[in-house]
Amino acid sequence: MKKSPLPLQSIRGSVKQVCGKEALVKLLRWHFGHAEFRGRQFEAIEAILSGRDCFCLMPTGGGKSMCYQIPALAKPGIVLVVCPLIALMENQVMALKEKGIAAEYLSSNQTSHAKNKIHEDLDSGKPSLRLLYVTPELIATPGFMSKLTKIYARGLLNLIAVDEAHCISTWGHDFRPSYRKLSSLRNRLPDVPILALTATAVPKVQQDVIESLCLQNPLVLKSSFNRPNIYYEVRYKDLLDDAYADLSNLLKVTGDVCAIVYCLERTTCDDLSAHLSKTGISSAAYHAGLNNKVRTSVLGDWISSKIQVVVATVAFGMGIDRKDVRIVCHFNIPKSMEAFYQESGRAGRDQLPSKSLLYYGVDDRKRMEFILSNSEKKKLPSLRSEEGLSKNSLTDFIQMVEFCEGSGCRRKKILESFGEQVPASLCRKSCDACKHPNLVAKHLEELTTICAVRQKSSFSQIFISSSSDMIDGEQFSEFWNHDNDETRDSDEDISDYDDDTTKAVRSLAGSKLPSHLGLDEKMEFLQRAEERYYQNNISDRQNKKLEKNVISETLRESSKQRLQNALKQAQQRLGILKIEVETSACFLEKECYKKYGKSGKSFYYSQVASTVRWLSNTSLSELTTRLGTTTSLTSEDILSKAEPSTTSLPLLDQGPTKFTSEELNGSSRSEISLGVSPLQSTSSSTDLPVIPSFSDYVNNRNGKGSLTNTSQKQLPRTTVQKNPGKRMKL
Ligand SMILES: Nc1ncnc2c1ncn2[C@@H]1O[C@H](COP(=O)(O)OP(=O)(O)OP(=O)(O)O)[C@@H](O)[C@H]1O
Ligand SMILES: [Mg+2]
Repeated sequence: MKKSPLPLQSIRGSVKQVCGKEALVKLLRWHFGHAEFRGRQFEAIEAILSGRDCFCLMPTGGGKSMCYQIPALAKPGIVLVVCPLIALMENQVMALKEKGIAAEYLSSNQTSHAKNKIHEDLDSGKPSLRLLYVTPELIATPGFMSKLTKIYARGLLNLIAVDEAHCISTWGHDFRPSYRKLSSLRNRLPDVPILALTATAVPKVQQDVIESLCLQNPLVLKSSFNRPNIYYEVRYKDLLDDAYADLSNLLKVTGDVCAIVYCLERTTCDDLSAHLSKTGISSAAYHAGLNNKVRTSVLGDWISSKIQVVVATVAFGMGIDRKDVRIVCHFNIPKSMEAFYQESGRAGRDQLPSKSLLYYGVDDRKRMEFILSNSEKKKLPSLRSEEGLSKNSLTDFIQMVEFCEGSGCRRKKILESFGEQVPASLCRKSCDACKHPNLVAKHLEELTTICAVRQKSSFSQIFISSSSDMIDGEQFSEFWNHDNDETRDSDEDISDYDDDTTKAVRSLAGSKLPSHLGLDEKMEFLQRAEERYYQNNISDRQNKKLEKNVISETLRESSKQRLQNALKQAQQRLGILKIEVETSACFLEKECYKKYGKSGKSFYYSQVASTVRWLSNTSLSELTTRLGTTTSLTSEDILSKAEPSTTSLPLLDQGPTKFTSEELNGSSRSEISLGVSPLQSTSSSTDLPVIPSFSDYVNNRNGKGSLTNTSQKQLPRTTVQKNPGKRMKL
């Protein structure tokens, strides 16, 4: 709806600033049609209008944009908005223009005519623009900075809003080096209030953002990350006959709803979109492999409801604002919880019930691990020198895997990953794990069985899925962090550039798989391709083959981190006051490494996973006994918290402890050896614990199974032969 500029002018007058809640609410109602400010919007707006810096952490869809759009209307002059994505700028500018608000953006994909018009307006003594959206790359250019300085000198720069501000932090999930250059804004343009906005920032990132932008005495506004109107669900690809069909059925059943489907690779976007279209669902692909014109038209068609579903890579990302997205589906596992939260947060921005659905596949997980470990290796030297200061993407990914592979409340896991402690009751059965715990447990058990079967077969030896499309490195380019964007001249921000890792992935296959090949032929082809890759790239093939299986320091670090998290949760669950989390995690990790280090990565990985599961279910006495001297539990802790059977400090320094399986889950009496104290861990003849298998764990939690050493059990061969992968429809 087009609005006449008159009411704005009459409210604003010619030079005056609008202040007072009533007048600001009038602006909100007139221009945006919202009755009241939501959450902490008004506090932010008030602070900004008084000239104060502000850090605003609101959930996805919380209404952060309003915090700078209202000030832009309340005061003469210009609000500069820094945005990481062109699609996001286009989207917002289009929406503002429709409301009759003078907004523009500057980017490389505009015509020179359009750019000149904007520059003319900026150069005029009385610019008509209220909001100017730019990329951080543009701000870094001397030409634009001198223009800004001039506008500032004329007293016309009211506010600098840094949207998606977590991109400034190396700890953030979408770090962009060009964002770091924004730190010069405070020096170059003192006195202009800065507003930092984000939906995804753990405490470390929050602090980093505040410091990097040199915010002075900012008003810090934080809201809960919880999105109560989103139902979270995970479906397991390995248990489905056909994930494409499953998704199209779901979309059909839910009616003509608006949806986004995120995929890792461009060709999956194209394929899946074609499949959905074939089944009568209006859909289109969106990724950086398409030209600007196509992308803009897809975005436009989707926003205006001409198409129902966009099947996209993460190029269709932050800040995309269509209120009535009812389903956000991740067809491949995202790289981190933050990315997942951002993307799934596109759902239900109108606060109405919506769904986040993630299709989890073991092959997808392996592929992502491969990609992330390579991206770790190729981190820019400038970042590497900060090692320990920058975040580890594998550690982040493990959280995401636990979200999928764990049986606990999904919502709680999301919130805890952002440092928010909440009871599971908060979920109100609005995730599959809370609503259908038995079903989820059953699926996880089946998944474990399938994984065990696969591990024994050669399928698990290569990370490649049978998809012919995943080999092309370009497929992944939207996925990478923008670590290299400093090297680019353009302010183009749809990431579409290659790097060493994608090259390696591409050369892994040598060429695309012919589509006519059957599964066996594809596997053979891929195996040959893998060999070729190693032959071509590695001089000492023997050594390097071993290297593939080597457990890197990075992996060990991530495992420690994972165990630390699990220990913290156990600590909370058991109500223990003191536990040396770090030392204990190191101890447990060492156990896993000692036992499985020589057998290779996947054994080691599964041992870590088992230990994590054990921690989430273990009793206080088991925990203290196993950790021995690594815990610093006081005897009071033990006496006050332990079960009746554990009335004294358990077996510290008494050599390898023997636990019966009954102690682990209260059933069979077959004796298994458990835990050593770290003092004994140097002994080479250490008996290490047998950790319950996934199915034991699940049964144990449900109180129905007994712990037999199923991790050692052979699965019936017939299952393997008949159906190595997909077993059932969910
Ligand atoms: N006070 C309000 N009352 C009702 N709706 C509002 C209000 N403020 C904003 N909205 C609407 O909420 C939706 C989300 O707003 P916005 O795009 O600003 O969210 P955001 O916090 O920036 O989310 P993201 O982190 O995903 O970018 C928009 O459709 C917007 O119109
Ligand atoms: Mg936003």
